[in-house]
Amino acid sequence: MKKFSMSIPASSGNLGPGFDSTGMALSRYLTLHVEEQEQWEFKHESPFLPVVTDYTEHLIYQTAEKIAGRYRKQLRCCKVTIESDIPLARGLGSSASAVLAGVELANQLCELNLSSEQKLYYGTEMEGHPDNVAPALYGGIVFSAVTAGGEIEHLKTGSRGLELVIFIPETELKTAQARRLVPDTFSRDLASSASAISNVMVAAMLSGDYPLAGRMMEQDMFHEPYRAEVIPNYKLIRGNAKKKGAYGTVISGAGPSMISFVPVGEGKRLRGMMKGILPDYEIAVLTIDEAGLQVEK
Ligand SMILES: Nc1ncnc2c1ncn2[C@@H]1O[C@H](COP(=O)(O)OP(=O)(O)OP(=O)(O)O)[C@@H](O)[C@H]1O
Ligand SMILES: N[C@@H](CCO)C(=O)O
Repeated sequence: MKKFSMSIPASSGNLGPGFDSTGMALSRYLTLHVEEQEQWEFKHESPFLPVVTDYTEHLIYQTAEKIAGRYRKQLRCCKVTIESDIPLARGLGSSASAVLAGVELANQLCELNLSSEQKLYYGTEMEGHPDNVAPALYGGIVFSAVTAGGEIEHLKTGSRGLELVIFIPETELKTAQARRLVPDTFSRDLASSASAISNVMVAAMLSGDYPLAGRMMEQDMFHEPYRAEVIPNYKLIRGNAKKKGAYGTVISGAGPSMISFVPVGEGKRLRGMMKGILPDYEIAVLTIDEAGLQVEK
């Protein structure tokens, strides 16, 4: 009888101009305890989980079923007990964590022996882009690109001295809805300026020049200008965080949360100063998760 647990971190996609490509793993987790039994059962033990009445409609089950089907295998029935402190549809990669949980569930139950690259590929296929799946899988900050041939190239880097402050509003914003606000095409001039900003942001992140990285994050031209109007308190949060010493503040993933990058040890101070301005927000001080997806047998 199989019995195992797994944990998958939250993640913040884009980091401004790294649209659909760059993301970091965060110190909040989706945790599954899995035990074989005679029928399927999903037990949710936290308020941060969706109401799902039929297990066949559960994103984790649907993903696992799809992966098993690729290998012409049948999933064994299980009881899956789930805990999570990742809020849904807030731009913290809840769906990417759930999709990876489904991939890993199939991997364990069907003994597929999937490589990390295969997990990244399947997770990206389900999510549509790798910016959340890659850091949730590998931990750290991950830059990834889907090539014209459909392969995924990626590079993981560590955090070295960064702390994150996340401003989480009460309202949800579904990624699918936020993606409809971004134009389908960009002119050559706009695309070259936007990717120049992204290049400098990435170079600055890799060399640990966080003041420059923060300035470039706030100059994004790929998605932030089109989404800003639906993000509550966008200018207020960015402006105040800057005045209070943040390197940079951007929309986390597709929003509506925003994320500030601050030096290690400065997060609590920024949270304290912003709490009075944003009384209805949850303001969380998080670190970068370096481990990614973990399985324990
Ligand atoms: N643990 C989970 N179990 C089942 N379904 C989940 C789970 N987590 C997320 N989902 C599904 O994913 C939806 C949220 O996905 P969505 O892509 O809109 O936002 P997000 O992943 O939280 O944010 P972003 O992609 O901007 O980082 C939820 O409404 C729910 O349907
Ligand atoms: N890169 C994605 C992140 C959310 O899944 C977006 O901005 O739509």
